Amino acid sequence: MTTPSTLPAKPFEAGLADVIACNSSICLVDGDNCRLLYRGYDIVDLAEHSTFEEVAYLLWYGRLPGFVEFQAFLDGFTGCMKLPVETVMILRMFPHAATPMEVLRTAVSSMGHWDPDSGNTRLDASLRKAQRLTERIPLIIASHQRLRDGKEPIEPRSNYGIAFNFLYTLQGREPDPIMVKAMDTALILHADHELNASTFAARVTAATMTDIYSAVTSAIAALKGPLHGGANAEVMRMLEEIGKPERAADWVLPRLAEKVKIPGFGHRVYRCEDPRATILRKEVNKITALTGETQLYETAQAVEELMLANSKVFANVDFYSAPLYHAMGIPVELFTPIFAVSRVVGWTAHILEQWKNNRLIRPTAHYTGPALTSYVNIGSRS
Ligand SMILES: CC(=O)SCCNC(=O)CCNC(=O)[C@H](O)C(C)(C)COP(=O)(O)OP(=O)(O)OC[C@H]1O[C@@H](n2cnc3c(N)ncnc32)[C@H](O)[C@@H]1OP(=O)(O)O
Ligand SMILES: O=C([O-])CC(=O)C(=O)O
Repeated sequence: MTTPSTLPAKPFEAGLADVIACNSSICLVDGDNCRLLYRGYDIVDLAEHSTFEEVAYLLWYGRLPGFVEFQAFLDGFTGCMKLPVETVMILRMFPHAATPMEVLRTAVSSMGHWDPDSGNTRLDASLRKAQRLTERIPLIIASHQRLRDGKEPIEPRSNYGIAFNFLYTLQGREPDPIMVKAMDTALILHADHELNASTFAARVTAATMTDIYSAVTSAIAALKGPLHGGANAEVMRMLEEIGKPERAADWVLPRLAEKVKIPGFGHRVYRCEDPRATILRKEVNKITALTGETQLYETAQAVEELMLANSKVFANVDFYSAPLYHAMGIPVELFTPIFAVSRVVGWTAHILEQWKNNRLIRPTAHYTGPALTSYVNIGSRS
């Protein structure tokens, strides 16, 4: 009989770094050249010329739409944004202490019960579910926040996109078009990122041939952690604690010396600045020029200068999304949920791709436990 000690040690990479786990035609993260492509299109071009809805089409269908088909797509997508009444009832039941990310995870999971395509696993039904998830996640976040603040949820406006309606249903007033454009840009930039932790969680879950709501719930749970999507909230807490640029060195340098990870910096794939951070920095600059509140942005710049001078790690997408959302008047607990507003498009594109050519995802572990051991009855144990 083979005992564990005789098993050959297999080489393994902690955190599966550089392990290729699937083929994918959705997104290319070019970590050496600081470039991110969705279906071959550079995010720099998409952020400047496209919209979040068009990017959703691109990721789901693999190509940009023609004018007429895009209008038809929008009619069935953001043209009918609405939360099921059951979801609003559930949102009213959460304790005040439930965080928006926890609420989102539970609400998304529960929404599967009322999906009109529930149980239908055909591709057209899965695409409709992906659209419903995408149009409803922002409404869940905004409605829950309003309920938490003692206000009633408000209906989205038809013929407006997700960026507009997220801000409108959250803040209860028509948002400034410059804010809408900045939010739309942030949503474009967060839409997909190859096999990041939450997308991998979605693909592993989907590969068991469970339903799309279960796979997206897994993804939300993975996104929540501070090493992944939760980092944008940690960045905000750090910037608030630092308070002003002159205090950045006292905060950052001792932590760097102790090898503490600074939120919003470092990346598994990029060896240079995350191209999304480059664009988001410009957006923060624009919005703070509009609001006149520049202290937090200046503090962020001071932190970044210190990191560039004293470490080899660069800002990632979470570093400038935090001051951006703050400048829009959004509470910090919604920063990670906003990531999900966008990333649900990538998650669902990956789930559909997984199902096209599915095989159960089941790697192996290198066993490091005891060798075969005889069971001893409890009375005879020393
Ligand atoms: C949307 C996203 O998920 S983007 C990432 C969001 N997460 C964060 O911003 C949290 C802070 N960052 C981190 O914790 C990490 O950089 C991660 C989790 C993103 C990547 O982790 P890994 O790829 O495992 O990198 P790892 O931890 O091996 O770090 C490599 C080196 O960079 C250093 N480093 C990495 N990130 C940081 C950081 N944020 N601050 C300071 N040093 C860092 C490490 O200390 C290590 O240095 P060493 O080689 O001298 O020991
Ligand atoms: O790719 C990653 O590991 C994390 C990331 O930047 C993302 O999910 O956007």
